[in-house]
Amino acid sequence: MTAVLPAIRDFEAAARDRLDPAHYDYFAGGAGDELTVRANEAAFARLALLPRVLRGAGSPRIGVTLLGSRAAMPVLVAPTAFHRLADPEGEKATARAAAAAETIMIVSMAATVAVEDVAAAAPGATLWFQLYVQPDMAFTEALVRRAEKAGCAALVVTVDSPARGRRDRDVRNGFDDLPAGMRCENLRCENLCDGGAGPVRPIVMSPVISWEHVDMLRRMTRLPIVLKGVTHPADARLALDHGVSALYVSNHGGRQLDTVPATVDLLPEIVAAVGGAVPVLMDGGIRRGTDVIKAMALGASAVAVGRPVIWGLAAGGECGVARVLGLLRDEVEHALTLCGLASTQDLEPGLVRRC
Ligand SMILES: Cc1cc2nc3c(=O)[nH]c(=O)nc-3n(C[C@H](O)[C@H](O)[C@H](O)COP(=O)(O)O)c2cc1C
Ligand SMILES: CC(C)CC(=O)C(=O)O
Repeated sequence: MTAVLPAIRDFEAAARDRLDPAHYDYFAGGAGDELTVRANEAAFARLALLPRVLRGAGSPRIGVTLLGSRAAMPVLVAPTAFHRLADPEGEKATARAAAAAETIMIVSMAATVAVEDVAAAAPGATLWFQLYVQPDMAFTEALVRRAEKAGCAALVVTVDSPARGRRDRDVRNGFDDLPAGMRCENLRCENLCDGGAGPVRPIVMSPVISWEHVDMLRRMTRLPIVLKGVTHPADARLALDHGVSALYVSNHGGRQLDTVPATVDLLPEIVAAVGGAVPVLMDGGIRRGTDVIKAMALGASAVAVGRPVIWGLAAGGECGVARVLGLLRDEVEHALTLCGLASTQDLEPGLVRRC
């Protein structure tokens, strides 16, 4: 990958050229008519930034500390499945790039490299583990213990998936399984040592999962629990009652329930409901440093990116992910400077106007 790719959308074009079309569609697509996929990005375009001048702010500071994990930039790697479809090194390449960028990678439960191998491939990486609570709680506990043992510093529990999203592109392409030789390695029974039948457990997305399961997890582990996929302010308040350590506003990049509003539009109400009690993270549609600034001005403690990382990985492996993360870091610093601010801590809602 030698071409100069000045924007995330250039990485997407490069990734599209390289990927099997069905795999590109899996990564890019979403549920139903993909209204929410498009809404996430469109909502950022409707927000304008109103900078201040002559503030003598100096060099911008953009590092954050989240639940005890330090990141040099407020952009995390969102959990995404199946990285080996994009590059043979898969999640190992992503983790090395995240470590080099000194940011946090949230490893998907549906990773194509086992979490222990991701950790071993990227010493010094700060990893969090994403979990879909499985109705079989003994199995869920086996996953939590593995994540703890691998050194993951937080548990990101995805709660927007009581059923799998209906994704027309995947149906049209007949994409319903990984190619031969690739598996969800965290679900391999020999890795789990749980004596489960068959070589790989399926990921169950179950409508029986409830707040009771969050309570069970809370008792099961000392890791901080981040609840991912909260969009309703009433759920944000309930989450606080159930002792979560952080909220993560997400509509799963538009891949679960279509027609859910854009996440950046939901953010202010959730931030108000939380009232500063815990950090609020968000993802969905972030493609520019200015998007990061807008989300943080509206109260996000940090943001995460899903597809941009996949585009980097498909376009250029570890180096491609490093360039995507570097591009976002540079854009955040640049936008902050142009806003007349010294630190992301100084971001506030008055900087953002709806247009
Ligand atoms: C290809 C793909 C796979 C994903 N896999 C997971 C997953 O395994 N677990 C999860 O909680 N979210 C998953 N997500 C959702 C992301 O964590 C994130 O919410 C979303 O990608 C953010 O939107 P963005 O892609 O516009 O940045 C996935 C998203 C994509 C695009
Ligand atoms: C394999 C799936 C569980 C990953 C996912 O959450 C997604 O594709 O959005």
